[in-house]
Amino acid sequence: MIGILDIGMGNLRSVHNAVYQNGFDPVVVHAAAEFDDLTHLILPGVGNFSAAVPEIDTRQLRQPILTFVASGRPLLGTCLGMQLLMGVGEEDGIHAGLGLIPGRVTRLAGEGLRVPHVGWNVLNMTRPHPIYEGIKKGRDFYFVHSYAAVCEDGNDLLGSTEYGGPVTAVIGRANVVGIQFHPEKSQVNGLRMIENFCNWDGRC
Ligand SMILES: NC(=O)CC[C@H](N)C(=O)O
Repeated sequence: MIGILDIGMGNLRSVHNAVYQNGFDPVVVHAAAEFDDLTHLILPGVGNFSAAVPEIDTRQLRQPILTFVASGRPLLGTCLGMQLLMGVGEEDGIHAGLGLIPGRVTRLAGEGLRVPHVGWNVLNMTRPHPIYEGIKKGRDFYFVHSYAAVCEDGNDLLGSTEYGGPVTAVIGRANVVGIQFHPEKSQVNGLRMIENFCNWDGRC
């Protein structure tokens, strides 16, 4: 069963619809007790990293998420949810992410660069991954963000886009994968990535 984690800041409805459109019957989960029957967990997110971290901790979800990942079941983070997979976020202060993928989430910067990065942009798939199965090359994905992940280990960087230089778009380590863009807003390719995740056994 596919779980979509409610941390009080997610685009739950649109992510739920994207999973449902792929023929799955997802459940929105709110607490660790609901994780037992899940085969996959999606951590969606729209909002501020500094506001999301206290939500995770107040809801006592930090350790259950780590335990879920340790069980080998696949975890997908989307947009803010992807950023929360990292070690540290710098949005409105320094905050501890889940630390599933070492690195920091830092503000987009560049001479004359408009921030936030909003709109359709390319995805350069820099390393193979099951989530890319059947993805049509040359199509864009929809981004809305002011911060981006910087992975400590280059092996965790799976894809990037171009915005004042290369910007992290897809990250992954073992059974954890994160995508900076909004798959539910990225049309055919976004839906296909959601489908690929829901069919993934967590092994690369
Ligand atoms: N759309 C979002 O949730 C953006 C996430 C984060 N606040 C950023 O600006 O990068």
